[in-house]
Amino acid sequence: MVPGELTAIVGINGIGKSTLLRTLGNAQPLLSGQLIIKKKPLEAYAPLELSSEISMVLTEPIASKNLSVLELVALGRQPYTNWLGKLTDIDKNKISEAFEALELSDLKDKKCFELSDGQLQRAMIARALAQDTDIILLDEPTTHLDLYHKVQILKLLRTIAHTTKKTVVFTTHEIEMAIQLCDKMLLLDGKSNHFGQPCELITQKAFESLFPSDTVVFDPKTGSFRIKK
Ligand SMILES: Nc1ncnc2c1ncn2[C@@H]1O[C@H](COP(=O)(O)OP(=O)(O)OP(=O)(O)O)[C@@H](O)[C@H]1O
Repeated sequence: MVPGELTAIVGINGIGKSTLLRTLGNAQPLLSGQLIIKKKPLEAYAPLELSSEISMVLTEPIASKNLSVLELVALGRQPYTNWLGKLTDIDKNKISEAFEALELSDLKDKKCFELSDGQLQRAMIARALAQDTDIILLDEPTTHLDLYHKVQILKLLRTIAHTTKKTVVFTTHEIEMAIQLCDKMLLLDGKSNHFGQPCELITQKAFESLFPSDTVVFDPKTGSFRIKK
């Protein structure tokens, strides 16, 4: 996973996608092995240092939906503000850049409980963007969204990765969309765990082993799955 790329982690339910993502972001302890972030072991980072390197958008509901969208996005600047939480001009610039990138300006003063699922997801991503970390991790950012809004979120993530040169990694069940929109994919199957560009993975027949072949089969020509009847 490198700067400027959008990477999807996919695999069947329970294979460990969220566990891997949350471990990468230090939201849960390592089960085994070692994690190196920017040539430095994860455990060598102080919490504040890590929060200026990695931002996360998790599936847990936010603590207070009573916050306005502006207040939620401003929380992204917490690692940088002093103990009074006063926002500097740099903080304000980062917040307004995030609002622009996620097309949220019209919703600035709305309360989070007033937002649709898609709007709230965009606000959560804006908070992560305002945090201005080199790495952004998102756990199932398109869950509960309709097809149009799933595509909208994934396209936004792709634009963020490409234009800001951040490393953007997310877990998803939207494999066909990820094939079309991601630069790289990690296919967790508990054995080979293929990683690479979607077209390379198609050539390697990596998608064929993601699901039991008596139920769904992968069509490499269309990059989609077909139900076996
Ligand atoms: N490397 C691992 N070693 C041992 N247990 C693991 C490992 N990775 C995940 N698990 C365990 O497997 C279970 C499912 O993991 P997780 O929720 O990460 O899967 P998932 O792929 O995100 O599933 P879903 O698609 O249903 O959300 C959890 O109880 C987790 O603790």
